[in-house]
Amino acid sequence: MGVDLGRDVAFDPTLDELALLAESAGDTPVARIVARRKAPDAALFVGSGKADEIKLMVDALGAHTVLFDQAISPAQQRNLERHLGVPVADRTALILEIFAARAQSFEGKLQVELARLQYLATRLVRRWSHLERQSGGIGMRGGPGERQIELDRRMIDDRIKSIKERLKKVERQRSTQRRARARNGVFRVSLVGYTNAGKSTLFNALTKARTYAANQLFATLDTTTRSLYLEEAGTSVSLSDTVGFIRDLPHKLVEAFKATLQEAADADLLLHVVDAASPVLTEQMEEVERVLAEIGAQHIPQILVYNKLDLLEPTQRPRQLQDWLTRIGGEHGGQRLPRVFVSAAQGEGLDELRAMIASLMQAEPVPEYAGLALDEADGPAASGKPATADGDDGDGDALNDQDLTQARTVPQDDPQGRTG
Ligand SMILES: Nc1nc2c(ncn2[C@@H]2O[C@H](COP(=O)(O)OP(=O)(O)OP(=O)(O)O)[C@@H](O)[C@H]2O)c(=O)[nH]1
Ligand SMILES: [Mg+2]
Repeated sequence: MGVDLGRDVAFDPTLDELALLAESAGDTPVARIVARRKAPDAALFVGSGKADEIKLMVDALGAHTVLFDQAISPAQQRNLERHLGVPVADRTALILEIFAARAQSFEGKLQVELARLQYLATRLVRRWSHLERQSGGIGMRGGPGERQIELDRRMIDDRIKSIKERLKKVERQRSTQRRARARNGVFRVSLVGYTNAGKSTLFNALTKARTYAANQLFATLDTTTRSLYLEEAGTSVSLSDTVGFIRDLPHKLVEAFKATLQEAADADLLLHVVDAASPVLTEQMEEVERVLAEIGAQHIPQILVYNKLDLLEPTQRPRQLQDWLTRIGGEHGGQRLPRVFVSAAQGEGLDELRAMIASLMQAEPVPEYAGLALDEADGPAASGKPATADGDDGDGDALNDQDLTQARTVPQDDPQGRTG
């Protein structure tokens, strides 16, 4: 269920994402309803006619929940549940539910509980002010409702405090470990990116580990760190896989996951994994940048890793590439980001990525590099203009020659059609 308030142009992708969230929570979406309104209705969020329509649909399809893409207030939720006769939840509640089901480590569980309590606490506050308004603000004082809420709030506050303290301890341990790695001179690389971009798949492909990767949102909640040997550099780096980002991630949730996200904030290099096949990749990349800024990681050097290349039609690749390279651009504090095109699932482009990490460890300033997709980009249908990061003529004049040799050690990267 989504309510189109008339300002969201990419509306279908957002409902797609809601459906994927529902599936990740173990539900099967049976219908989508879009309502068009200028503003949400105060009582029901949608109009009463629309609410009746939803009710009919719920009964006909035997739906057991109605999910809203936008945030609904506690009062709207109650009214809707009464009206529809089934539980009603919004996107944030759904994300919290997934997080709760997925958290495995002690730390992850603590973080999820903190996020849920904080969500609950804000709703209690709102419910309280709602009651207060109803009663003119004074009549309820000392009444049973208020006392109960006061009690609940105090319990929640105490619990929040105790979890925060325990999390602080975990954070201290983590930072000790991180400092130890830094002392040992280990170069720390972190995977970041939108949820479902393929971070864990890439992590597995690079380290040959078996981290849980699945077509689910937030398959990964805990941070895994492995050592990755880079032949090109003759040394190992530490590689961390971590929780994915999502649009409108509730601020409190980001805050709750600080300990986990700190792994990214302390990295020497970020691999920003992008689902190249996503119709909304620009929005997803912007969201990732926003979260990175929120955790203070926006200035860490980045490689843009365009993943799922195998899902793109070969004939689409050149145009899409040109598009990305010129438009999306990966402006990073005014600097262009190095980028590489891979298929983590099929193991394409990984050698280039490794070489790039190696050269970034050693070289300053960072080389620019436009990866393997250019093979296909040079097909007969293409303009014959391979896209480098600058959209220039493709002979890589943005790179200095040393970086070039280092970055291009791999045979399949020497495409038959590279017109330089
Ligand atoms: N076709 C294709 N699918 C891929 C590729 N890489 C990952 N996938 C699929 O994309 C889905 C998500 O992959 P994950 O590795 O779990 O993604 P993630 O970024 O770790 O996701 P979260 O942990 O949920 O944030 C899985 O179904 C993968 O099989 C790729 O290169 N090509
Ligand atoms: Mg993952």
